[in-house]
Amino acid sequence: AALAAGADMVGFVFFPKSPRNVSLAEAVTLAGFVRGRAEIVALTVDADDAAIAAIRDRLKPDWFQLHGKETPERAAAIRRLAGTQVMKAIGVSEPADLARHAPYAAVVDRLLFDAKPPKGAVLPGGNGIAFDWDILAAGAGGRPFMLSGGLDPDNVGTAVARLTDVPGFVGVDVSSGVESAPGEKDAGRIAAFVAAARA
Ligand SMILES: O=C(O)c1ccccc1NCC(=O)[C@H](O)[C@H](O)COP(=O)(O)O
Repeated sequence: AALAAGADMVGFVFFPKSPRNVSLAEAVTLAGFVRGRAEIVALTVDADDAAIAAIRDRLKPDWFQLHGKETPERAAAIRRLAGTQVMKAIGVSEPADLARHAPYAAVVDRLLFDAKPPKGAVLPGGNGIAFDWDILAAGAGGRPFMLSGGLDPDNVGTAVARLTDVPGFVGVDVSSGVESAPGEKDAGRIAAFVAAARA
C-alpha cells in the first residue's frame, strides 16, 4: 500500500512491545518488495551491536531510525557499524527540547522531530500525539529533518505548508494516523496521506 501510494520510505519497527513489531524474517520478506522502489528504514530502540549487525546483514536497510535513548556517541557508533544513513528521533513538546538535537546534528544524517510520548507510555513513538509545529519553524537549526507525531491525512497538508520554507525540512513520517486500529495499516488512509503531503 505504501509503495502504491508513492511513499519515499518504508519503515519496519523492531520493538517487541509495539503492535507494529515485525520479526527480522518478516521484514526481509516485505523489504523484497520495497528495494529499488523506496528506501528501507529499520526502526530500532536502544538496539545492541548484535541486533544492529543482524538487521544490517539480513535486511540491508538504507536507514536506521533510532527511537530510544541513544546518545550522540552511540548514534555515531551505530552509523559506523551499520554503514547506513542514520536518523535520530528527538522528542519535542516545548521549544527547549530543540536544544537536545544539537549534539546529534554533527553525527547523524537526519533528525526526526517527533512528539514526546506521554508519561508511562509503552511506546517511545507511534502514539498519535502532535506537537506545536511552530516550535520547529522557530529553531529547527537547518540540518535535514523530518516531522512526525499525530500526522494524518487531514492535517499533513497544513503541516507541510507550515514547514516547507523552514531550512532543513525534507519530509514527514506517519504511523497511527494511517491505521484503522493499532498496528492495522489502512491502504486508503496511506494513499490519502501521501497524496495530501505531496499536494
Ligand atoms: O510506531 C511504533 O510502534 C514505534 C514503536 C517504538 C518506537 C517508535 C515507534 N514509532 C516511531 C515512528 O516513527 C512513528 O512513525 C512516529 O512516532 C509517529 O507516530 P504517529 O504519531 O503514530 O504517527
